[in-house]
Amino acid sequence: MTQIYFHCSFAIADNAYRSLVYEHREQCILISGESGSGKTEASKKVLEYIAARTNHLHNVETVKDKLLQTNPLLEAFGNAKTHRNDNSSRFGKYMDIQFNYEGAPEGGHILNYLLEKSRVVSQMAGERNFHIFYQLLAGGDQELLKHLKLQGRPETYKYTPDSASNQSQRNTDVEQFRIVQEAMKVIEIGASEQREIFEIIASVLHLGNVKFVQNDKGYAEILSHDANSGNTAELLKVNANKLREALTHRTIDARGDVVQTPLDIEQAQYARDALAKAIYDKHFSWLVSRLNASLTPKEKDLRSSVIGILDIYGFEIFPKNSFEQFCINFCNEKLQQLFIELTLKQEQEEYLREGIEWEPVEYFNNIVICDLIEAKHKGIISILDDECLRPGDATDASFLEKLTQHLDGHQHYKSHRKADIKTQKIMGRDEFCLVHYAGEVTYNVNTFLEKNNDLLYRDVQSLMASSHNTIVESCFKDINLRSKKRPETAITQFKNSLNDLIKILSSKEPSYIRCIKPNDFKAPMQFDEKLISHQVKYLGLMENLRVRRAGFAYRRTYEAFLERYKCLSAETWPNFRGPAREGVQKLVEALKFEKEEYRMGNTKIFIRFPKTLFETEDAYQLKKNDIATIIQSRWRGYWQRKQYLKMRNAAIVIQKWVRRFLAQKLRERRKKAAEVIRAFIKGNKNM
Ligand SMILES: Nc1ncnc2c1ncn2[C@@H]1O[C@H](COP(=O)(O)OP(=O)(O)OP(=O)(O)O)[C@@H](O)[C@H]1O
Repeated sequence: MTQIYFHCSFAIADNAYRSLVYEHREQCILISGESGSGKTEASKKVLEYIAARTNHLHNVETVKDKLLQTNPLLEAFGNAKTHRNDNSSRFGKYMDIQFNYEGAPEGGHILNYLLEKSRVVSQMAGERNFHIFYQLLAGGDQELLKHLKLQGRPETYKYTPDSASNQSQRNTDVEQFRIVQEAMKVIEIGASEQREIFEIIASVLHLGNVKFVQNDKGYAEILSHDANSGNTAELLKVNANKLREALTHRTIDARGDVVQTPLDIEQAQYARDALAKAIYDKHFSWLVSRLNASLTPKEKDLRSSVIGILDIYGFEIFPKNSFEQFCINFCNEKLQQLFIELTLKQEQEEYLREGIEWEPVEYFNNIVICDLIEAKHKGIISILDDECLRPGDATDASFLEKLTQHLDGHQHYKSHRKADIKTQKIMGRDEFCLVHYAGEVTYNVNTFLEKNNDLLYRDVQSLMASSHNTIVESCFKDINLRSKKRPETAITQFKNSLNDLIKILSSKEPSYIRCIKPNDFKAPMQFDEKLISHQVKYLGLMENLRVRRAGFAYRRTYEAFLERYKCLSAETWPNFRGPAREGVQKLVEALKFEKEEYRMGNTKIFIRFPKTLFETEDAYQLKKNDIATIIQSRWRGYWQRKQYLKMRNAAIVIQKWVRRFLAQKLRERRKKAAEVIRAFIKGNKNM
């Protein structure tokens, strides 16, 4: 059954590939679903399919290997064990695969989104830090570990608690570390770069163990013999005294007067954790750019085109939701809006434009929620940024107060104050609730300001820019330390990168892989109907199906359709002398399409699910049932048979069949022509 599920990914990849190569339309495949529903697995299947599909083409092995090997690398550094998924991607990924004019992959480019860097310094009980920490500790050889001054057990380090892990997990970590090293070789990350990467990972572990003591003036101090700070400095290749100084002091430049103020213990701990997060986050982005350098085609090809694959975090509702969930759910609102624009709205507008009779389908347009979050001056992001940037004592509480002042009364915003008694009972005073298109989520405002400000003290930054570890140096050297201008807040950076992503996706023809998790991760054999219905709702499946079922899966302009299929009718072959529309009319008559199976629009022909594709009624019914089988996803998801028989008319499969049917007709035609030619040659020979 798993195979059946993967057929869906293969079919979509195949469809996208054909449209790209034969119709020269750039493609994107959007994979969505909640954590643990199978997005990453599906994206790997798409890549594998493309690799297999292009097997016959020459000189593409290295590129394909590189594309495939980006996965284990990114997973090691960007994935972690969570309560929902043992291998959860903690970042968003958009990958372009570039193809040359022959349809051979020639390179790629990856964009990464919002790594959950808070995980570097703390995780929920039972969860783990990013895999690479454990993999290095378990799989690094003696010589490497000695060089990195590591002691082989995650529990030794504050940032890598490992209570839930067992021997089999350790064995997996060892094996994965080997895979990571292999992948690095394929990507052409040499021995010295590898060493620098592992020095960074080890330095973060040592940094987490740096302890502060209170000196007699009440300020934080690191004892000079503290091995952890010494190890960190040695691995990061910075001066140890300067590192201790930077973690316990802050230099303030007040109108030209440079003053150094000592930090208390809490501030010093904040500075330490902020440095650990910054090093890891920046080094992760460096890794992505390093992958991109390796994936960039050697020669610039102006005729190349791309298929993009988006594997991004799904909607998240946890018992406690914080800044990260707010960002992730905002991202999902934007993608839902794009889906509405690209699929639902455009589909209906196209029928209108083409003058096709059409009963409009109702759907909820979430633009109102996107505006609530991102509208200039009055949206939640603006209010949060204002609080972060204003002088004075801004706190999480004052941010919540402002939110309530400005947004109470909005139909998608609920404050504790204005909530009904039932909601008040489950909502804290430090929380606000958003009615997302996928459901209500209550956010706790604690740490919103800190995470959005994302402050790294200047002293620490300039020290890192002076590092002799070339990766660390390149990660920090571009930060303009002299600039008085505040860097953009975390949410604004995220909003801007999302808007860029939306622009990229809008310029391509989209396909969707919707992943549905049929059960709870901890109870794999129990089918959770409530969980499923929720996903069906938030993935927008019903709206999409309603529009698609009522509509026409296949459409082409008259000119393109006639050019491609003119050989199927004696009246249109070799050339049709009248208007293209009339030629197409002749063609559909020759193909014996029934009246309700197609419509002639102003500029295009629209085809539904023609029975004529099948020789008998039985074959037609059989194929219809086939769709239902294909749509069933995972073996543990037999529930879908019940829920999704409605999906029989899934447009993608129908579209494929229409194409296949027409291609079959073309083949028959060519066969006949070949026979005639052969007979002609034979006849001539005999003469
Ligand atoms: N088709 C499938 N059949 C059976 N199991 C599957 C299938 N797809 C995924 N899984 C299992 O579910 C786990 C989670 O899948 P995956 O990591 O792809 O989820 P995800 O949606 O990317 O999650 P996240 O958003 O947390 O990264 C996999 O490790 C695998 O064990």
